Parts: sequence; structure tokens; C-alpha cells
Amino acid sequence: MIFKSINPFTKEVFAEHEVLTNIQLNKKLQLSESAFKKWKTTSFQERAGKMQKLAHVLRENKGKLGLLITNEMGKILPESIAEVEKSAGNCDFYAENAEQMLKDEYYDTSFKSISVYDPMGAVFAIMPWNYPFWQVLRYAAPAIMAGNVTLLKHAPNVIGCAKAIESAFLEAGFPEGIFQQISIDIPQVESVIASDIVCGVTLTGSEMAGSSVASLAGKHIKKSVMELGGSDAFIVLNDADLEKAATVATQSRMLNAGQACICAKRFIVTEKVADKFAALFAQKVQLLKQGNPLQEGIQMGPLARLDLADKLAKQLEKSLQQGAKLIVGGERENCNFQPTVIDFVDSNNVAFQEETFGPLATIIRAKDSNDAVAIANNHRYGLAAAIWSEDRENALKLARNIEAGNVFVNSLVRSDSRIPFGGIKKSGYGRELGTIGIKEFMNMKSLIIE
Ligand SMILES: O=CCCC(=O)O
Repeated sequence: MIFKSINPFTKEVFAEHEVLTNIQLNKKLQLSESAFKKWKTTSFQERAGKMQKLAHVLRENKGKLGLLITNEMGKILPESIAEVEKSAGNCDFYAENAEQMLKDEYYDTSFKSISVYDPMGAVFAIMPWNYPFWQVLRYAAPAIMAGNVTLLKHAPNVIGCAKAIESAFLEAGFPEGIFQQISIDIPQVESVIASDIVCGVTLTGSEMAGSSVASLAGKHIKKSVMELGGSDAFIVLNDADLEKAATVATQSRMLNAGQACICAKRFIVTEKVADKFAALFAQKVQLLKQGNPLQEGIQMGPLARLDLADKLAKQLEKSLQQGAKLIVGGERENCNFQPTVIDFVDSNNVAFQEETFGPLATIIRAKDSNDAVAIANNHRYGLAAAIWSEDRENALKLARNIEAGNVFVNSLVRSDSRIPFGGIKKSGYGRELGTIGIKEFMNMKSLIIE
């Protein structure tokens, strides 16, 4: 079996990657085991030196790596290069902070009691194609700084990126087996999870993939972190700076051609300002330049695969049949889906209920701020949200009532190495990034001395 790298803009197949046989896969698992035995004994200083070198290798090669990202999944080149830079920044962050994050913790007991953090083995990661570098370095940098090793099953359309990341680790001086990409097919996933060297599974992907992988992790008593779908609310209240909100709304829905779990998807606007916001938003979306992702000045490339564009087209068609009103866009040709806004969406509409993974924005009108929060919470997903109001205190109060893992006030929702990231409800569980992220796959061992 073969995975193909297909440029979604030109439709050219430019690389083919063989799927590992079970014998090859077992060898990789054995290599993980022997690498872990040594790696867990290394000092933070040694790990940090290599991690900083990795950041350097990524930055040095950001042009070439960015081009690979664009060719495999279609995002515009400046976004691809920025992704490589952000990934390098995460390597630096954990190189600088891992030791402090994992320091022993002492308890106030009458005897001496301490918690220490021990690495546990190989973290098995199943990662998506939408941020093929960032999603990987986001989990791998903390895991490896903590003394674990890792095996990556990347999405079949970005195996070139997976191989490039593995090469970057080796170039940075990491021993073989610390980071391994494994091109495997779905039926091989259980044998990896079952392997004794694998201590846990981290998955970023769809709700459906998360549900089946989490079940397997449960079956084999392995910890899992699930970062799944989202339908983030972007709440605009009467006193919001509408111009700024509409600018960030455009960015938040259309970045990466709308293909991010934390893209704003439901724009919930109070009735008094809804017409004005919708007009400003539509105007800005209409100005976006779509085309060849390698061409300067282009702001949006194609969707990553034809089936994704097909699915989004069906969701749009059904939404319109259900009563939504098209105000911008709506056309598509192959993988190129016009940036689109629909208005007068309600909670029964398919574009409200399902995750829309592409450049389709929905406007929902709310009576007031409490109604807006209720609409935001009336959803199976709870990844992130944004709230726009000039009354920051009130916005913060409302933010506390929003059912999501991250809520931003007057700002673009984005992930940041320093801040825990993850969702609730069907958006998953566990956290990446920050201090909590590095502790997810550690044995927090209590030592008690009488
Ligand atoms: O797709 C979701 C990840 C996006 C991010 O971490 O910035």
C-alpha cells in the first residue's frame, strides 16, 4: 500500500510513500524501546541542547519546509513558513522551561513527602494534516524534553512533512529512535497502542477518529489526550468595536482556508448590531484573494483534499435549503472553495450543528448577551470561543460561563506554548502546551520517607 502526496492546487502527485509492513513496524517499536532506556537517563541540559539545535534546524530550513507544507496540503506559503517558525519557538520554549516545570514537588506533611516526574516510554501520536509541523512539535517537544520518546502516525497526505520532521531531529543530533515517524495504516494502529513500550496516545483529529482511538487506548489501559473537533463561537455584543471584530472574524474563520479546529465557525451577534456586523464581515471576506498558494499576495489557497471540498459544499447546500441566506461566496471549483458567509442561521441548521472544516462562516442572531452565551453553549463541541465587547469586565464574567477550553476576549483565538490548550465535551480531553501539557505522559510518583 502507498500514501500519495498530492498538491491540492495543481492536483499533481509528487511523491509516494510505502506503508510499513508489520515486520518493519516491530523493528521501529524495538528501536523506540532501546532508545528510551538511554534517553530517560539523560540530563535536561543535554536534551535542551539538542532541542535548541532542532529549533535552529527548523528556522534555517523554513523556506524549504514551508514549501513542502504548501505543496502537500495547500496553505499559502507565508502561513506555512510561519508554522515552521512557531514550531521552532515551541522547541525553544520547552528547552528553556522543561526542567523547572518538572521539578520535584514537596508536601507539607509531618514526614517527608515528594512528587517526582518520571518519563514513561513512547508517546504514540496520531496527527492531522492541517498544521503538519505545528501539531507534531506541539506534543513532541514537551514529550522528548521530559525524557519520553515518540512514534508519529501522520495523516496520509502529509507523509513528506513527517519524514522532514524526522530528518530534522536527526540533524539536530537526537539519537535514532527518539522521534520516529511510522507510515502505517489504520488496521496497524491497535498493535502500536498495545505495545508495552507505548505509554499513551495523543490524537488531534476528528471526533470519530478520537472515539475509536480512545476506545483502543482504554482497552489497553493507556492514557490518552484527545484534541478533537470544534465549532467555536465568536460572540459580538452591542458594545463591541465592530470594525475590529469584523477584521478578526475574517482572520479567525479564513486562516488556513478555514481548516483549523480553532477557527471561529459560529458568529453569534446581538440583534442590535447584527446587520452592521454582517455587512462589515461580508465586505472583508469578499476582498480576500484566493488562488495559487505559492503566489505572492494570495490570501487563501485550496482546501487540502477534494473530498473535504465536497463535504463542505454539501453542508452549504443543505444549510441554504434549511433557510440560511447566502451573503458572500458560495462557489467552488475542485479544491478551491470561495470564502463564504451565510446569515440567519439557527441551531437546527447543519452548519450550526456540524463542524464546517473550510471557509464557511455562519451568522446567528442573538437577543442579548445571555442569549448569545446560551447559543454558544448549545453545542456538542467545547474547544474555544471569543467574545467581543468594550466592557472587558462584563466580557470576562460572560467568558466564565462559556463551555470551552479556551475563551479569548477581544482577540483572535490562537494556541500559545505558554498556555494550556484543549477542549471539553466532544472536543476531547486532556491538555497540550503549558506546564500541564508536559505532565500528561509522566508518572507523577510520590516518595514518602518516614
Ligand atoms: O487545528 C487546530 C490547531 C490550531 C492551533 O493550534 O493553532
